Amino acid sequence: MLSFYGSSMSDTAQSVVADSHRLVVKVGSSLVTNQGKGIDRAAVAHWSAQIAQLHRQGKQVVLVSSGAIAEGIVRLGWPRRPTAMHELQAAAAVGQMGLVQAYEVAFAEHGIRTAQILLTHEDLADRTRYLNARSTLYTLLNLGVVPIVNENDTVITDEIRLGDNDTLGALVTNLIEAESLIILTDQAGLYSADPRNNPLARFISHAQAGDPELEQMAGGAGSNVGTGGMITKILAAKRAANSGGHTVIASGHEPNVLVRLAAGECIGTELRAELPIQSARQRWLSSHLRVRGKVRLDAGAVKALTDGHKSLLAIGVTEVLGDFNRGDVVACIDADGKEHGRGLINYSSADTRRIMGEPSHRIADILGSMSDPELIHRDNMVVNYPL
Ligand SMILES: Nc1ncnc2c1ncn2[C@@H]1O[C@H](COP(=O)(O)OP(=O)(O)O)[C@@H](O)[C@H]1O
Ligand SMILES: N[C@@H](CCC(=O)OP(=O)(O)O)C(=O)O
Repeated sequence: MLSFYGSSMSDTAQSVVADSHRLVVKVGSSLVTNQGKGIDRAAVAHWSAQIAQLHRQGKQVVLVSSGAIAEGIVRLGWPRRPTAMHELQAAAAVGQMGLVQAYEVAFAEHGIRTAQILLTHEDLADRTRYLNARSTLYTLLNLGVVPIVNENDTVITDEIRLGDNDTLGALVTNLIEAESLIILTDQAGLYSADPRNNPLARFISHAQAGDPELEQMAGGAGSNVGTGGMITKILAAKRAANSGGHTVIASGHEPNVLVRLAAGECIGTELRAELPIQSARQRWLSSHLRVRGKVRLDAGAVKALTDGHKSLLAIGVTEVLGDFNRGDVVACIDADGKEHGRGLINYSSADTRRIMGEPSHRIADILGSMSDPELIHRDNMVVNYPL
């Protein structure tokens, strides 16, 4: 249920951020670099002062900051954003120096140390690296440090990049089980259409994260500085809700926005988490934005997975797509190619091709031995999660 600005709900409700102890704050490229002109040091100082105030209230904050590429372009004196990946990566490497330096200086004013964390999709997809990233972040937070997170743009390729930091902010929210994700951008929040080209767009003050109506509202990115636009913020809210995280989308130009939100004031668009919360293992599986292969299921197997909460058996598989090994994450698709879930598969693609369509008791005869009766065990699978 959407609530437009000025409704009674926005007048009486208290911001979800008030009850949050652990927060992820994400700031977008346009905001950090003053629409691509170079790091906005006054804005960085303002956010740092607010985060310092939250620290004094006993809250823990992780800052996900974009802006490396935009700042690198300025530092390198390039007239426009390049399109070649290697040039974007070079710009990110140069600009990231400026970003972390600006945050370090700004937080030092308040006696707070910062730490640089550069993550890739692979770091979150690999179970050991995922757990390591989580334990490092917890350690830093307990030490009173503000981790400054960005995607490790210099080592990623097009196929594996997260691409926008809204998604990264949500994944970090899941990783550390933050209660709130605050996405600061150059708009006051979410409108019913892109306010830059639709003057009739209405402001949305409250909605439920994951409400499909929201996805219709997002236009493209507002400038050539930011990448995601609103759709990535809406999907990030849906993803953050997987671990119970509420999302607020608000303007980074709003005076004292973080402190006021933490004091309970409703500012921007609040997207509340009301989805069932996933287990830690399911969240890790959902954070795999890429899969190694796919298995196509017949209608009965799709129903068993989605309605029956059952494991996937070889008998329900009609086709195997791609090459994968035992233990890889594969997607489960239906006859039309729609994905219904994904999980850790117990057999390689070659073995799966040999046993598909067969009952489990035949596996040992066909392969010579049977490691597991299920192709994907229920505990290693996540079904109907946000894509
Ligand atoms: N429904 C919408 N409501 C608000 N902004 C929208 C909407 N659809 C598209 N946008 C655009 O999304 C832009 C913010 O996304 P983006 O430029 O990626 O910023 P950031 O760098 O902060 O992530 C806004 O400037 C706006 O033009
Ligand atoms: N990792 C990239 C950020 C990607 C990006 O542009 O994100 P955003 O501005 O948040 O839409 C950078 O630091 O330039």
